[in-house]
Amino acid sequence: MDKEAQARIDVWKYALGFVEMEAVKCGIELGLPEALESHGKPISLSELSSAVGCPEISLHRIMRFLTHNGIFEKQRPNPGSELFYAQTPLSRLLTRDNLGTFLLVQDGPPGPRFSLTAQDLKAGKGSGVEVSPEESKMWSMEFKTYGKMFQEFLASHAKVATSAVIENCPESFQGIGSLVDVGGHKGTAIGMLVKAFSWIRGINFDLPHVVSGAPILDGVEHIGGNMFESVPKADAVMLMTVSRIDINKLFLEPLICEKQ
Ligand SMILES: C[S@@+](CC[C@H](N)C(=O)[O-])C[C@H]1O[C@@H](n2cnc3c(N)ncnc32)[C@H](O)[C@@H]1O
Repeated sequence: MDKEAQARIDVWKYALGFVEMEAVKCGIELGLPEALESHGKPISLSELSSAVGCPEISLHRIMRFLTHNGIFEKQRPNPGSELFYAQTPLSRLLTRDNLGTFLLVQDGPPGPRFSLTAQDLKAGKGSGVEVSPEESKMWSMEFKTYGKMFQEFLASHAKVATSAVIENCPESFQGIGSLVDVGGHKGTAIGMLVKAFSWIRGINFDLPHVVSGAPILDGVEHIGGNMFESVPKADAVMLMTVSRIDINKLFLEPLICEKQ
């Protein structure tokens, strides 16, 4: 791989390397390694949910991430049968009486933080449906300094990522008459796509207060709404780097290809 390509991979690691650590710490806080250990054999999602007191919908999401990253292992006794989770040498190191607490203390003393915790998961958050107060604050830009920096990040990320898509996958846009970018922010990505593939009618869909401040873009209609309720109809839908902020650090779903 050439150095440029490697650099593009590495930069994601430096930006998002904390995600894996946050997820692992959350798993330790929940007591997942202990639950699997005391069960003594691979455990189903419902059994694990009762063991750690966390709703299945939230637990499934963190287990998907942790198995994808090799912390736990997925097992199916027969093809098509129920999924079970099993310990790995790594998860055995993560019980609190082994190295689990060593990882937890690296965070320093507790204080207000912008991350998902075991407490959040136990309260059923992380389902991808509810909007937390932290998220509302974040998107409504009450966090002024952070908000400004985040806006800059979104604009630059959209440019970099969309340029790569235009350059490397132009064939994907053949035959698409209309395209909606769900969570498209101010429309940077869809604006660039419509400019590159002029036969496409673009829709930028985002929260109402976000699109209300979006610039006018040729060939792009801005529509405000909530993606959990409905999204505008189009020939194709795209989502780029969209996840709820409180699960952003943990799940980053667009980046994860689940191992089957
Ligand atoms: C991380 S940004 C990604 C922006 C852009 N897609 C990109 O990749 O640069 C996530 C976007 O999703 C939007 N968003 C969050 N919750 C949403 C919801 N429920 N419905 C529609 N858009 C939402 C946010 O306002 C924000 O613009």
